[in-house]
Amino acid sequence: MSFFARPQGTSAVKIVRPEPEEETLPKESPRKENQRQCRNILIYGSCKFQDKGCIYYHPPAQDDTIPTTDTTSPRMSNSTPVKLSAAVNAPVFVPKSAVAAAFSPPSTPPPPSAASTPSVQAYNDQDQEHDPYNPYSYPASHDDELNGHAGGIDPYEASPDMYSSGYDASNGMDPFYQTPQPTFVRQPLLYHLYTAPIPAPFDSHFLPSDLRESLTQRAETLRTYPASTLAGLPDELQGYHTLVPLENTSNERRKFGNWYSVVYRATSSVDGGTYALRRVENFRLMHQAAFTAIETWSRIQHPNIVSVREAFTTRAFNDNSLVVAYTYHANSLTLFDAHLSSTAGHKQPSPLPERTLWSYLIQLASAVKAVHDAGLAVRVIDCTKIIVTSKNRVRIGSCGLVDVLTYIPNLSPDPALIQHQQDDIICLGRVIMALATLNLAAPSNLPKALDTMNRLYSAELKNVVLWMIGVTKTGVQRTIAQVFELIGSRVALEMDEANNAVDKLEGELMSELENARLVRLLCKFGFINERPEFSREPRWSETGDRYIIKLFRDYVFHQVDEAGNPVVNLSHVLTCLNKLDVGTEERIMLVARDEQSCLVVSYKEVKSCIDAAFSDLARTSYTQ
Ligand SMILES: Nc1ncnc2c1ncn2[C@@H]1O[C@H](COP(=O)(O)OP(=O)(O)OP(=O)(O)O)[C@@H](O)[C@H]1O
Repeated sequence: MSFFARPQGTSAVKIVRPEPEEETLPKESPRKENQRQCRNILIYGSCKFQDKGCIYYHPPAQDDTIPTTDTTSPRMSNSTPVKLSAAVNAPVFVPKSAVAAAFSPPSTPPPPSAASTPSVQAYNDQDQEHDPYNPYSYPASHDDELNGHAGGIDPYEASPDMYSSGYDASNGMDPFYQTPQPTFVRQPLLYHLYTAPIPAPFDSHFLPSDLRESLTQRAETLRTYPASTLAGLPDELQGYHTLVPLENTSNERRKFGNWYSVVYRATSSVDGGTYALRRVENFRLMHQAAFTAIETWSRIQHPNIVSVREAFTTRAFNDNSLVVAYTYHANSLTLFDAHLSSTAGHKQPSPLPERTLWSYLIQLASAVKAVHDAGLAVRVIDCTKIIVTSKNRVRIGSCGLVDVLTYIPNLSPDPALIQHQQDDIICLGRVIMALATLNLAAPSNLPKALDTMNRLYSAELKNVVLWMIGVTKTGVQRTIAQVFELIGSRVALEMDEANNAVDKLEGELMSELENARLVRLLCKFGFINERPEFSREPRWSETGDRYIIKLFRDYVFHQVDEAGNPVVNLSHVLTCLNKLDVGTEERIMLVARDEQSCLVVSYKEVKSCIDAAFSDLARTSYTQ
């Protein structure tokens, strides 16, 4: 008969089966010759059928002391004898090493050896001899019986492969860390199939599929490396390694000014981060002072500018190369590739919504303003140098490079700065016109471009673009501040959109926060449940206050339906864990596995029980 001790100070209502008329303590009987010890005593600490017909030997309580050795106890240093309590209800814990040492393939049964401890040995012997009543085991399936596992599922049972293939016990080192990793060809992942469909009411607990897919793809890009260093690329470059070109250099190449340039993705050995390196081929730096502008650029941190990290020259490519390192934005596309190229995505480019054009214009104008305010000019506003890093988010890349390439010594401040800043505004107008007409060369055929813009977009957008490219008033100096005066009303709308986007992402973050709460709870469960040292602790026995945790775990994860089939219901798990985390007053009925007794308890009580058990564990771990 099982009892549940009420946790101290709890309001749990104990419901128990009526007591038999007279329940006496089992009497010990003398051991007959060759009589085997009852397995229930070893596993559960007691046998229900002692003195009720069980034919096996039941030792007196003081004989329950079993020696433990370093090979069976997870506490390797404390090899003190452990007393079996009266209500042990967890299987004998067999550490990996002991099982690995004692294990031999099934065809050659293991000879008794010093490696197998008395407790393990006794357990194995009895396993083969008889199948005693086990109130805590799951009913074995027919297959299990055929396979000789009539005693139910043993969570500690070691499969031969599990230990022989994954872990080399001979030297205690995992082979994963010893040998070079083999090269795997990765199959493209179907991100939308990454997890099983989520039950509809619980969608809100997870990231929306498109966002999750895009973030996962980015993470995958960041973690995918070529099997070996690509031909012609250096192994190491001023603290960067694992270079991967981001563009195809075998096709027809466009020049960056008078030079050819290539962009690589590389990993920094200094901070482990990933960076985009733009290399200008065959460039000999004549004046170290040319790097002064890079210092100024590296101080500009703006949401619409790809941050500049550093610049250096190198001969690692067997030429004189100039390299500028930028923040890497995984899976980004240039504006040209995203909207104007017909080959990307194998479809004809389609006109952009006006809202997107305004958004691009405002973001880029804001970047230009930040640069002009810092006393610099961008000088690279071009559809092939602006990258789209996430939905409708644009950043100007390759900043600072032109300043180094066109450096003229002893010319500070640059007398051409004002002109360069004027050019920035013109270039920005041209980029918007190219995007509106889906034609990079549109500004050179103005009447046709204006005609297209008239048809597709508002006069307001067209007039702003015309003003920027300087058609309205020639010879008049324009500033980026004036651009903002023109587009002020649109800036307010853009700000609203940006705030809405922040709210939406914050909402997503909240749902992830919920998930994090649940993960923390599950981690606590993992730490607490099935600890071998608890199996002999009275507090964890059927009469101990912490038995609640075991029963609650069964209630959440191990429910079965009327036919005995497992109930796998994510909604039930999420609901229970959320209520547990909050510690609601709602009461639930926890039923013992033998269905002979049950306990009505609130989530609040389960929570305090779990917290107390976890604090005990944590305290012991800190003090060690
Ligand atoms: N900071 C960055 N982070 C991630 N990817 C980048 C970054 N800068 C550039 N790229 C990517 O590198 C690739 C090459 O960039 P690049 O500016 O050379 O464009 P391009 O279209 O090849 O222009 P060009 O033909 O003039 O060289 C593009 O796919 C671009 O998205």
